[in-house]
Amino acid sequence: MSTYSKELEVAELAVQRATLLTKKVFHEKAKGTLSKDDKSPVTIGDFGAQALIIQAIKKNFPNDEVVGEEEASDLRDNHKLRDQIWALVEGTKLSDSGSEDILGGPIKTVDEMLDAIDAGNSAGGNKGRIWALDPIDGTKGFLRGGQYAVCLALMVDGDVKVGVLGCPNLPVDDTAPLTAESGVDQTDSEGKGVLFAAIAGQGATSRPLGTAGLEKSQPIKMKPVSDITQAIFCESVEAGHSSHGDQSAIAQKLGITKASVRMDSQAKYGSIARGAGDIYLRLPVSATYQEKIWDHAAGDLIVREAGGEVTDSLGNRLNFGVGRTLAENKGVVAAPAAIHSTVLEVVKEVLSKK
Ligand SMILES: Nc1ncnc2c1ncn2[C@@H]1O[C@H](COP(=O)(O)O)[C@@H](O)[C@H]1OP(=O)(O)O
Ligand SMILES: [Mg+2]
Ligand SMILES: [Mg+2]
Ligand SMILES: [Mg+2]
Repeated sequence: MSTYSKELEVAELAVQRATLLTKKVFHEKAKGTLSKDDKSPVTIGDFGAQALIIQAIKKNFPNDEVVGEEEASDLRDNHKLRDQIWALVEGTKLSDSGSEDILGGPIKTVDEMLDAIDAGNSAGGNKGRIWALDPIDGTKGFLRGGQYAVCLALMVDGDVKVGVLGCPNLPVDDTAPLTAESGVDQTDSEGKGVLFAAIAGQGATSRPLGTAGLEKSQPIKMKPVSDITQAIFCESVEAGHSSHGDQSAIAQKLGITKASVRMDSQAKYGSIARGAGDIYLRLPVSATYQEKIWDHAAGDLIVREAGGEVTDSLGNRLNFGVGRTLAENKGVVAAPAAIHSTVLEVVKEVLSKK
């Protein structure tokens, strides 16, 4: 077996299983939404997906740590919500029993489920094996009927070695270009659902999300951009998550005339990695917000392995080894390696004028 192939297999299957759970919630009217201390939403889908994925990691790699976005304290005294999540977790299995066996068996009790959620409490850092998990990235998109992603990455001594993104509402077809509609009013209908993956040094791939381990992965590559003015650039839907104004000024200076494609979640990283889009810009709106490692770890590796470069707005690589946040970085600039320096120059120019 090549390096990290076992980790990739477990990560892909765990993400695929978790998306079965999130898809059920996506189609429910009532998603069991709570507002967290920072006012951001969390649903029964986020909690359930975190439980299923951490269970699979701990069964296969008991000594590994996990930096997971969610924690179970709100559920320990809200039994109604806890039981709704348990019903989902208990009822979610991959249809292929061999794949289910690889994940190491079901969660047996409610307490085991709560403990699995809370096992995502690692402080992170640059020593040893630590997984970064976002059980639903783009929860606002998930609630709005946009894009969302189930995101998992393994870091070893602070370096991302394995990354997986499950995107239920993106097209399976790698060649389908992004359009203005790609990020809005989306669902997981026929032809949708893609799993992106990468191992450091071994390239990036995609495969249909619905088929567990049964379908072979295809290599993906970023699209060569010969004329930057024709590039498709992506950004967040939420104006509070990145500066639409700065991003539009940068696009304008690059001569890009097409409107940005706005979509939630790390679906943006997956989309540019397979050449459906070209550039992802995420410039800070707030001087104090620190990006979370689970919002970028998998996407950073997948884009770099597909021939891209990912830096912050100063040109530094994202540093995943300093804790639960990207405390040393500001903003994200992701583009094909051949044009990244051109994009970065304009980013610096626009930001320096502020
Ligand atoms: N002020 C902020 N700046 C940048 N990102 C943010 C901010 N607040 C929340 N986020 C995070 O951005 C991610 C979504 O990004 P996008 O807009 O590209 O879909 C979410 O994980 C969200 O965190 P949270 O999960 O706490 O809502
Ligand atoms: Mg997120
Ligand atoms: Mg999340
Ligand atoms: Mg969240």
